[in-house]
Formats: sequence, C-alpha cells, structure tokens
Amino acid sequence: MIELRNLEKRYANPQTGQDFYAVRDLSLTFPDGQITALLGPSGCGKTTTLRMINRLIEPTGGQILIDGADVLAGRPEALRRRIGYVIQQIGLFPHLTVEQNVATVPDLLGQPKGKTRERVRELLGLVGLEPAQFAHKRPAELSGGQAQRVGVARALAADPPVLLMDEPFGALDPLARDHVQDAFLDIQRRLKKTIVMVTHDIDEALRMGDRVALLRGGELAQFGTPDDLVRRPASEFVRQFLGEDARLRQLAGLRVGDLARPGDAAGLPRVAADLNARSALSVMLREGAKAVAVVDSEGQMRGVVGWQALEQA
Ligand SMILES: Nc1ncnc2c1ncn2[C@@H]1O[C@H](COP(=O)(O)OP(=O)(O)OP(=O)(O)O)[C@@H](O)[C@H]1O
Repeated sequence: MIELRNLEKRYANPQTGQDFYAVRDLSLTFPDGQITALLGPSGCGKTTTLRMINRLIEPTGGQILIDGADVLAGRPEALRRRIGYVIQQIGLFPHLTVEQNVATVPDLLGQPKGKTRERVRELLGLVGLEPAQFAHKRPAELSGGQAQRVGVARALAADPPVLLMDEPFGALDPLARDHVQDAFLDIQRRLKKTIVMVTHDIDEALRMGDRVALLRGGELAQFGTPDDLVRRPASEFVRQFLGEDARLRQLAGLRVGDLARPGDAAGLPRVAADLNARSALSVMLREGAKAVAVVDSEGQMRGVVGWQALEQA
C-alpha cells in the first residue's frame, strides 16, 4: 500500500520570487494490487506526484509511506529497485536486443540466466510480441507501439511489487493503444501489481483505473472508482472535466462479452463478444431492440445484454 500524507512540492517562481505549489496537501492511498490512474489537465501535478513516489523529485513537505515504511528515510537507489518505472519515451538501450533490454534488471540483480530467459520470453508473449520474431531485434527495428510493449515487459521483468507508469500508452495510435491496454489489463489480472499510472486521457483512466485520482492545480479534486467520478462527481469541475458524455465513455471501455447473462436471445440483434458496450447501445438504438445477443468468435451464444445490464454496468 502506498500512502501519501499531506504531500507537497513547492517551486520558486524565478520571475516573482514567490513559491508556487506544483502539488499541495495531497493525501491519498493507492490500494495494493490495483491500478490507480492519476488524471487531470496539463500542469495539474500528475507527473510531479508520480516522480515523488520513487524520489526522482524530492518533496518539499509531507510523507510517502510504502507498506508503512517512510520512503523519504531510506536510500533512493534501494527504493527504485522495488519500484518499476515506465515512461512514454521508453529509453530502451539501442545497442541491446529486445531480449537483452527486457532482461536488464534481472541480469543486474544476478538472477540465473536460464530462468530469466524463460521469463523474458513469457513476458514478450504476454505483451503480444512473439518471442521468435522479436527477441533478437534491436529497438531501431521496432515501431513505436512495439517499443512501448518492450518497455512494459522490461518493467514487469524486474517483478517489482509497485509499478509507476507515466503516459505508458501515450505514443500509440488509438487501435494499437486499445490492444496494448487490453494485453496489459490481462497481465495485471494475473500479476496484481500495485500500479500508479499518469494519464491525461479520460477514457484510459476510466478503462484502466480501479481507482481514479483527479487532480486540479496540484490538489485532489476527487478520488474514487471510475463509477464514483462518473455518477457522483464531487464538484462542478469534476463533472465538466469528465464531460457530458462521461457515462458513454465509460461504456466504451467495457466489452459486452463480460456483461452477457443467460437470457432469451430469440429475435435480438447479434453482436460479437468483443464489441464495446457503447457500440452495443448504438445497435440497440438503431434496431429498436431492448437487448442484444452476444456471440463469441466460434459462433457460440454467450448470452444477452439488455438496457438494464448497461445501466448497472
Ligand atoms: N522543475 C520545475 N521547476 C518549476 N516548475 C515546475 C518544475 N516541474 C514542474 N513544474 C510545474 O509544476 C506544475 C506541475 O507539473 P507536472 O509536470 O507535474 O504536471 P502534469 O500534470 O504532469 O502535466 P502534463 O500533463 O502537462 O505533463 C506545472 O505548473 C509545471 O510547470
């Protein structure tokens, strides 16, 4: 569990000589095994908050506790070994192969080569990079999206209990982003890391975050589940930031296959299980149907999804 207590970062404004707060009186707890998205407009303090957790930025006040231990009391190097860090500009080593890049931290820690190799290959598979095809490539031979997947695999290879991610999928085009987000959520369901992820992308926060911390001007505007923010915005700012269509955006992050329940599918329009719930709603409206029948890729009926299921999703 990561706990921020009255955390602050002040900078001096060189023009006025006065201090201003990049982060102010921030208290919140990132639950174990969950993804918390740090969301908010540009300059609201997301990256500063994230980088204080692994002490790439030193706080000017407040406390950070990981499992009850004061992060600011120990050595930053020891801390960073326990905390993975993924950034948009991935920083892969250009002269190393994909496999060697992913193995960097396990090798540094002196873990047995054979075991590392096995794990690296498993991780590459998990992020959707076929090891036989990609293990021996160099970063220059990868697309931006492939390089980002390698970055994610590298962070996971170190097997840190805590992972900090700063716009990890930011450089991807929307289609590739969807794929990598899905792959990442699948991995997270298995690995259950404690993840703090910076994003300015509302859809990404609603889709990926078990919790969302929305910041404004360095302060916490609201902290809760995506549902809390969408259905129970704490202020006009939160409501406006998420937008009038927040609920639809939330539905866009859900797959009908996950919502399907047994029911009578006769006469209902059929949709694929990987269709998102927002598109399923469009199908219902277009066809004047109260529900859709969900069919998987083998043509098997998975169940039905109706208005009520969408309302409660
Ligand atoms: N080294 C620094 N010196 C002075 N001011 C800084 C410094 N780093 C950040 N700031 C300021 O602190 C505030 C918060 O910056 P931060 O990078 O945390 O925002 P952010 O929410 O991550 O923004 P973005 O989404 O644009 O990356 C901004 O006003 C920024 O200009």
